[in-house]
Amino acid sequence: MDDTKTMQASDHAHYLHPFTDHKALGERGVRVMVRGEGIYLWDSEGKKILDGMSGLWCVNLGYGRHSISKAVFEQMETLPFYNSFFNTTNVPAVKLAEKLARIAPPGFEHVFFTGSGSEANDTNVRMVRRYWDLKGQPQRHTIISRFNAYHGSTMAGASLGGMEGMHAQGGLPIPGIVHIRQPNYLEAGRGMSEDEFGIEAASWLEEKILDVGPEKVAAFIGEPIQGAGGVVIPPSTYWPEIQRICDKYGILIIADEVITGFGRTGQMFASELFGIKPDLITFAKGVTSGYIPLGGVLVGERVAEVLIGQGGEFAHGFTYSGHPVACAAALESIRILEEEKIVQRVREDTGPYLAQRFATLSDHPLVGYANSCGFVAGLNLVRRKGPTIHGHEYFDPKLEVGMVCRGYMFNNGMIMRAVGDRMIIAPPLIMTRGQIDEMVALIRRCLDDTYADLKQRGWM
Ligand SMILES: Cc1ncc(COP(=O)(O)O)c(CNc2cccc(C(=O)O)c2)c1O
Repeated sequence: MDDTKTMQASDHAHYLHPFTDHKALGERGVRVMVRGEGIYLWDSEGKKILDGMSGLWCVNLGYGRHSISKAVFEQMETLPFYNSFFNTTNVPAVKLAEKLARIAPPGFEHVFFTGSGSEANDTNVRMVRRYWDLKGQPQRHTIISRFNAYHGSTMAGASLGGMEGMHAQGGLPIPGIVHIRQPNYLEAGRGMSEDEFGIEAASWLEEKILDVGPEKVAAFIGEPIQGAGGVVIPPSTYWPEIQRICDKYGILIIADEVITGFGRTGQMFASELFGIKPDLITFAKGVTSGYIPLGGVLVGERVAEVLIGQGGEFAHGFTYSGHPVACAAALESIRILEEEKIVQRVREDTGPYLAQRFATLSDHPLVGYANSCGFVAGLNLVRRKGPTIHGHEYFDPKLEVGMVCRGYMFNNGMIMRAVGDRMIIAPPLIMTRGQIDEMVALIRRCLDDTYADLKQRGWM
């Protein structure tokens, strides 16, 4: 393998990275990841790094799962590709569709496969509009989402998302997609209990429905927990109230479980945890533990029976829909999840343990708020702590303190994601209690280094 400098130069010369300022990356020099084993990564300099983000929320089973590689290799050798158009299917696709129907929440017997989460959400837009056409209500066209949501980077996925920086590039959102405020208690719950805020935040949906006109609304889409938006865990009262409002107006619910699906919250799907009865469930990432790109939509019976019963041809799909090798990887990933009882372990043992250990970081002078759900957690860096979580003093966002902290993470051999000044983790679900202790100690050390640095700069 070329040395790091050679790789960095070649990378800069040829490779445009996603969500990256290419020039700035060239000045910094890219980090070359070369190997993974369990919860650890190694870069081209031989540095060992604890992967607190499971790659990108997806390597739920950790690295080095040779049985997945073996399943992929064997499928590659047998049938590396065939399409699912023109009345054809393939064995792994059939087997995976059957498996997903079995492990999905009740009422989901059908799946539509895609190559990514973005494509799955594009599928949702076309599917819900097709559903309402077939129901004789074609004017039900509008989909309601949330600001600061993330639903992908295709035209529809980025439009469903609520990231204003993405909308500013490319004239988004596309017509028929509108947004309401997110259920972020820290940001908007001052003066209310969490339960009261959950009801208040859900009421913003009913306001928007009445503003648009109930007869024009097709669906509401939401992540049970907003991930890329900074791990926004809604109050427990939020989703049941969302469900009540959608039921009241007959609006379809899309639960985007690209991050929360396949065990991350201690349930196979977080919809079960939050009391959501969705009509469609988006999945990707953890379905193959990130080893091979695969996404899709679990289609609930309310939509399936119309799409199948009345629909004729649903004119939508992708070359790699039902890709045999990706489906083989998913089948083995789900088999491991079940055989090692990983979801149950997250629910009953390591998830509660992570919550308890992560919460101890709240005593750090830099940490104003730390919360978690299963194996996803976040903490807010504050300049000065107030008497309550709504009384903290924050840093000027222009200082990018989160990125300062993230820099110390890498130096100390740990990966956390910085969303503004909120530091988040979504580690592999296979972590042991001992590894959770190791990770929390590493995070504490990074907070100490960041604190000393900010003091030295005079920012605290
Ligand atoms: C909830 C959700 N829905 C859809 C997507 C899109 O999936 P694809 O990327 O496979 O098209 C995602 C993806 N989530 C995602 C993707 C890229 C970066 C980050 C980040 O946290 O920086 C998060 C996601 O988190």
